[in-house]
Amino acid sequence: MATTSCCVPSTSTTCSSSYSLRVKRNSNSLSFMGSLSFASNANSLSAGFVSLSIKQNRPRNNSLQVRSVAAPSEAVAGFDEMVSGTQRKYYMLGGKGGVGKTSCAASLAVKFANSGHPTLVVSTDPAHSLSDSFAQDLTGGQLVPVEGPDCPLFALEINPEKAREEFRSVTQKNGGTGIKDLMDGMGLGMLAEQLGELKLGELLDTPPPGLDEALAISKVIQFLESQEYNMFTRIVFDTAPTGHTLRLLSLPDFLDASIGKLLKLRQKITSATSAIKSVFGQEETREDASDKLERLRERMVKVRELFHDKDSTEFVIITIPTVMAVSESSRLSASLKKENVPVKRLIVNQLLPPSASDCKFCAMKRKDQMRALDIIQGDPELSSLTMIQAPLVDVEIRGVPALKFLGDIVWK
Ligand SMILES: Nc1ncnc2c1ncn2[C@@H]1O[C@H](COP(=O)(O)OP(=O)(O)OP(=O)(O)O)[C@@H](O)[C@H]1O
Repeated sequence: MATTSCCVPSTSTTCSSSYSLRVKRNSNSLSFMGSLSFASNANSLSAGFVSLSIKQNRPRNNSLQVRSVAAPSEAVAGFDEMVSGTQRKYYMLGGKGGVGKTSCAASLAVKFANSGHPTLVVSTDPAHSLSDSFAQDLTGGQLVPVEGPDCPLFALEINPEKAREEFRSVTQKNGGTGIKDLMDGMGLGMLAEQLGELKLGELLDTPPPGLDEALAISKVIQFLESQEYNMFTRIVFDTAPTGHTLRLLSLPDFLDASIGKLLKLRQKITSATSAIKSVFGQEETREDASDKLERLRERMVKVRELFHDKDSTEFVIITIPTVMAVSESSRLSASLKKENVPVKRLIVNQLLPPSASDCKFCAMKRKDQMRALDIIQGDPELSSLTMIQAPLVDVEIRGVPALKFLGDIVWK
């Protein structure tokens, strides 16, 4: 065992590090963890932190049992499966704020592009950090080519403010009050007050949390239906932190039900009054608010379908090895499962390597992290997921070479 001297270089310095390996054995697995030596220069990076576990069918009461350092149910991501096939696949990466969602999403996108997939990486997080992660300006709400990967990689930062404005323009005219205008536009003005129980006023005037995200995703779906976007075979979403995701999951159903009720009501009133209108020659021809609402509802239904499609979509949970982050991930996993959203993989990011130095702080921190890994292994929600361990590297992960480096460690 010895020390590691550097990780991701940004200059042409060549650096190397030495090798450390720990072998742990518990009731049914052997785990090897270590930092392999690597040499690097500005254009290429190789090796890094590895972990590998080999399953053994040992009896549970084996006397050789040692406290596990990290015994994931599977230590590799199964990237072969993720990359295989040319049909379009969507990967949504989500988790608690600051755990590394953007870094993992960007590194996955780079890996897909370098593996031959024209790839689109989309940020639906209101606090975008794709531009920072790629060290390129990707703002503007349009497709922007990312320079560096072998195959086309484009990024899209959806502006939630704009998406919300669009939504508001459906419901508000001339600065009026949303629900009143909307109902007037639908010929339901006099009923507006009696529809309080539908909570539509609240919904349209103060959009619920999660709506931004739903609109952003529906916008991407809308984009993807156009010719320009046909080429993409992998779409990676860098999503907003957990809270938004959870609210987003229930939102399409809520909108669908509310808008559905309103549209049904309108239909009833329209048919009751159409006879009178035709007598007086006042048949409506303009595209009214209900058409726009209907389109919004269709888009929400598509968001819901996308989230539930096991063949094309997967939600990957990112966490860090702390008790708080693990608890939140467990709740997220439970909610995703309850909503039938496919989830198979869990990334535990920012793991400290086994320390070779006598840094007390590092040793304590790593002990804490190992405790969190133990909790994951005993967690009914998380233990069944494929656990991918990603090391904490000693410099900030920024730019395509650094993302490639991270991606080659995480996505194997
Ligand atoms: N494995 C890692 N090793 C070292 N630094 C990392 C690692 N993963 C992420 N980071 C750093 O941690 C910070 C937060 O990462 P990132 O922006 O990817 O998180 P996030 O979950 O997307 O955050 P937010 O919730 O704010 O969008 C960044 O500075 C990133 O470079």
